[in-house]
Amino acid sequence: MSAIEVEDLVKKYGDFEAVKGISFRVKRGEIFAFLGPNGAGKTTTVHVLTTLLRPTAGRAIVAGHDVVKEPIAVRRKIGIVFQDPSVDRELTAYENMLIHGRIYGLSGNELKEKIERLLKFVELWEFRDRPVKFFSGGMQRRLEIARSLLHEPEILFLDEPTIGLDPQTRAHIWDYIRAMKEEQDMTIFLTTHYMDEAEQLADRIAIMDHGKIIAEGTAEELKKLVGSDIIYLKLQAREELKCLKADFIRGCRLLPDGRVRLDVENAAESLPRLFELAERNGVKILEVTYHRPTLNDVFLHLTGREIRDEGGEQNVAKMIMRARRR
Ligand SMILES: Nc1ncnc2c1ncn2[C@@H]1O[C@H](COP(=O)(O)OP(=O)(O)OP(=O)(O)O)[C@@H](O)[C@H]1O
Repeated sequence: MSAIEVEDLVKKYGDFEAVKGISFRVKRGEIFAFLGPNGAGKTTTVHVLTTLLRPTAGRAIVAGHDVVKEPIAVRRKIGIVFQDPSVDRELTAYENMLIHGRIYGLSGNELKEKIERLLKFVELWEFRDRPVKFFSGGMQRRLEIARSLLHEPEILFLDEPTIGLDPQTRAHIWDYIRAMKEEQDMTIFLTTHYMDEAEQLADRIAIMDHGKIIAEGTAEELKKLVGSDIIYLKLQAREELKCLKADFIRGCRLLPDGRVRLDVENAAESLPRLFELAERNGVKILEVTYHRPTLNDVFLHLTGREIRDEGGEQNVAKMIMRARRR
């Protein structure tokens, strides 16, 4: 059985359809990412899957339970880390954990041991008695992750887990996410508009745009949609020999700067063949660079737009609002 099964899910806000009939499945034990620009409908989907919003139409089964018919059963089996901080800033890290554990019916030594293990896991144990208002953004996010794990959820939902964090802290959070999957065999559903995050973490990625899933697969499968890798060569050869011809070369263009651009299915596999071909043709390769398609190229290929073009200002506005709330 899948950890999450979604069929024709629709969510409207008034007349506006934020999620337009999406279907997908998340396997047990995998990290599944929703990648898309701001406003694509990622958070709305997470809120439906975590029972915070009722779907307008369609069906969602999370950890074996229907989100509309059995919301309490769903909530028992999931953990959530929201985009906006939800820890109590006046309390210490330990107190936040204690209260959350009690809400889930934990107590005594069992609760104490879990708090210690989880605060150590996110490297906050030594800061346990410090009020959260003195924590950095990254420390707060780590505390939220530790807190979401207290009741040992089967599925963890992370909505933009590293938004607004510096690169080093982001890498740290990625390590925790990988460790949760590997050590605790947890299913993780995350949303992100960072392509590197989806690529680094996710076993499978659904690209979302304007309320629809426009492509789904592993990062490699998605990149294949673009069709080719690109190799740039600087050659020493007569002009007419520069466009090398072979069955693995899908296209060749001479660039204004004198370089040659080749389109190939797989650059890493093509390079040795290219060197042989050049030698046979008396062409000397002076320089090689190659570019594998990125997930941004995939988004561009599918939509004609770049993910990073969109919502930059919205992101800044969101971060300012968040900073004010702190
Ligand atoms: N409560 C609401 N009422 C009306 N429209 C909403 C509401 N919440 C979200 N929307 C709209 O629904 C669309 C999808 O929003 P959603 O927050 O799900 O997108 P997202 O992909 O998660 O982006 P972000 O990362 O910025 O949250 C957007 O156009 C947004 O403006």
